[in-house]
Amino acid sequence: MDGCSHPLLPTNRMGRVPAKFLYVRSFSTFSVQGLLSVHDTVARKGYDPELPPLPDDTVGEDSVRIVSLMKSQEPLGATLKRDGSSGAVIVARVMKGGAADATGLIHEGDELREVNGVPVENRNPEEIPPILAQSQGVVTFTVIPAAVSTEELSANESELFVRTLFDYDPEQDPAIPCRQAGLRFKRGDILQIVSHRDDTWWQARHYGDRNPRAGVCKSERCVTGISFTTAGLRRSFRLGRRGSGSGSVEENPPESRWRRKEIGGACQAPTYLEVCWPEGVGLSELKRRLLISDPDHFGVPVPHTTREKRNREEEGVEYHFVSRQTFELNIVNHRFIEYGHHRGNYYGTSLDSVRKVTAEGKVCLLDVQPNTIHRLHTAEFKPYVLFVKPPSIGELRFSRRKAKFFATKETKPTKTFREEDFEDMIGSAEAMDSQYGHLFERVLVNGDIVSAFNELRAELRRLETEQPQWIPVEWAGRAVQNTETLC
Ligand SMILES: Nc1ncnc2c1ncn2[C@@H]1O[C@H](COP(=O)(O)OP(=O)(O)OP(=O)(O)O)[C@@H](O)[C@H]1O
Repeated sequence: MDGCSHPLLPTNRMGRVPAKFLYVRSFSTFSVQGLLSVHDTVARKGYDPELPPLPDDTVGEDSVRIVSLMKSQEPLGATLKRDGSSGAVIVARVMKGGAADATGLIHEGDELREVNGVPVENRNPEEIPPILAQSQGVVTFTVIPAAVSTEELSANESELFVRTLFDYDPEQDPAIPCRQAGLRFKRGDILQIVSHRDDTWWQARHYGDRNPRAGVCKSERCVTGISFTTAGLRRSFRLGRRGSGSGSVEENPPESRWRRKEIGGACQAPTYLEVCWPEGVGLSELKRRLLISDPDHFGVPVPHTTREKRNREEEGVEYHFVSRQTFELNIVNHRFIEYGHHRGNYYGTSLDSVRKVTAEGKVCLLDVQPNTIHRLHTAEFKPYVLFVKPPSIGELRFSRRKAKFFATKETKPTKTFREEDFEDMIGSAEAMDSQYGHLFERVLVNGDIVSAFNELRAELRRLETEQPQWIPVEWAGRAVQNTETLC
């Protein structure tokens, strides 16, 4: 097989041939005459101009299909490849919703014999677009239908929606079978997957896009499956943060926050990564502002600790104060989202503390490390994961010139930002984004605090009111089916 497939019609850059199908027609040398005349009658209805009569000297094959199409601005929407052993030119992919698909007569696996009477067997597929480019008006394809029709294969394909976790530009992807047929998207876009029979390359279109023709994009290994739902508000909300793993929490000594080894989870391809987190990027500030702006609507979970209660502290306000034995029992029973040690004491955030906030009807604001996100990534919590990122260094210098932050975890902000703090913040944010970016549904740049807060508030409002809401398929209790049937 030729490693690459090609579009039947070239792109604009190559001088795209317009081809729209005013009507289509097919016949088979062995097919029933009655059926053909019915098809022709149906196909001719409402279309203009009339196509010329079918050629008499059709290829002498057992089963040949002739498809006549009228050119227009729309590309054909199919790709071709060459069968390395037989030299045949094969239809590699028919783009769903495209013109070829609309005919219902051109299918994946069909062998292309002639274009406008010009034999194409043993030709390089790249030679076909110029033939089409020279055609005027009607284009006639002579094809040998595939032994197994793709209609049969596609019959049980279920509809699937995904939210993309990365930017994708087919022009930059050396692996894509056909760049011109690629679908460009940005992280966070909602795509409707219209064909996922191919394990590696799906066909998709942007949700809500008026153009019905699908494009080729990478398969589910690279995106997260989501389904369409009108379910209510997603009550949990999370701010991504620099962190500590399960086993080290917010009061960690600084050095352990800055250089940790993380082990990737199920959808985290990288393992044993060196990661450090943006410190002082403004998570606490944004959370504080959200809580003040609407205390009845937002809440934070109360953490557990084994340290002694201080004079002015109250049980269940700053912390739940528990014995070491109780804490360790909770660890064993997987009750913590994350927990850790600091100065001889345990600290941790429990799943129940999040449940308590949501049970009060509030949106729970959480600040966790990426490798614990999966603990909450369930139908029960429906988290929305947002990554707060620093702006450019120039903007940091300007916006943080009067700010102070915690040099250590003491009670008061103790230090003004230095140049190296900004550099660390930007470097660690970049590392975090590149290694965990696939987990973030939204990136918020915290430059000017008022603008960042307003953007955050608006995003949360949108999230609570938007219809439809998009959630992972698993949360809807619906498994993604792989419907490909190999015969
Ligand atoms: N956009 C901003 N403009 C100016 N100052 C800011 C901005 N965002 C945060 N700050 C200030 O920067 C300091 C650090 O912010 P904050 O404590 O919220 O960071 P953090 O991400 O929670 O970091 P840490 O967890 O290390 O405390 C605070 O004094 C805060 O008021």
